[in-house]
Amino acid sequence: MASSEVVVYANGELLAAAAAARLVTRLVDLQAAKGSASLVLTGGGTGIAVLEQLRRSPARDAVDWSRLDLYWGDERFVPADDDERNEKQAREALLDHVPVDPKRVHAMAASDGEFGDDVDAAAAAYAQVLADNARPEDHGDVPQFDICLLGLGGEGHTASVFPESPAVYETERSVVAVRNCPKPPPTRVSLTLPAIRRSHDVWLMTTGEAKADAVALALSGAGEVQVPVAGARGQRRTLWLLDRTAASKLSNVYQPPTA
Ligand SMILES: O=C1O[C@H](COP(=O)(O)O)[C@@H](O)[C@H](O)[C@H]1O
Repeated sequence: MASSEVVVYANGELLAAAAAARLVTRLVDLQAAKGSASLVLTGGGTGIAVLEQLRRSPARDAVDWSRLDLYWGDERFVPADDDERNEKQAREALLDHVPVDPKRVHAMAASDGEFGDDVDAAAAAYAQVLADNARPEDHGDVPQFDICLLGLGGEGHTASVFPESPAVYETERSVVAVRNCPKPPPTRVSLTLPAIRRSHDVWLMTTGEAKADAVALALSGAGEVQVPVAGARGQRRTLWLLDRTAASKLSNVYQPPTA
């Protein structure tokens, strides 16, 4: 498992633009090397800002969107047209504006979808989607995602794995139903930490003073039960992309000049 690298940006807007540029470069390189790529999307303010920056970038056309498998790290279990839904936000920010292959956009079920309000069935169905898309070279029933984008909460959650919650103790399943989340909406579907750790690259992206304690704890060896984001690591690379305020409680990191 890779040790963590940290890059600090002067502000959130720069972070989002730079992460979008980094994504284009990495996806193009992956597609050139092996023909296609896989990307796990995140909800949250920073994750969606990155997708918006990607939409605005002329370089986005360098990506072959038709040869990209898209997954989600977590989803709020609400109706499909609810503004809280991570999929809806990602579609509005980017996916409705680029020629993705609908068969390769693997969204989690909504609460008015085929499983109705049965969040356990929705989670089990997404685990099956992952298993169906795993190739022999993945050596398991979860794809080895090329890049997994994640955000984090001030209390240390990532995806919808919250501190001390049942999800953080999960070691077998790749996807779980999550209930009683401290952050609304309360019912969600989430990849588990073991599924996230199947990723080659994990990019943790966040901004703001409210995230500074969680960032500092995760990077100083906190346990994943108390600080789940500490358990989000990539096989090849774990990259933290932070703005100055989110990085304000870290020592020994390069601080960029004020923009
Ligand atoms: O609810 C969620 O929150 C986190 C962080 O979101 P932020 O707006 O505080 O940056 C996000 O990573 C997760 O995907 C989302 O469902």
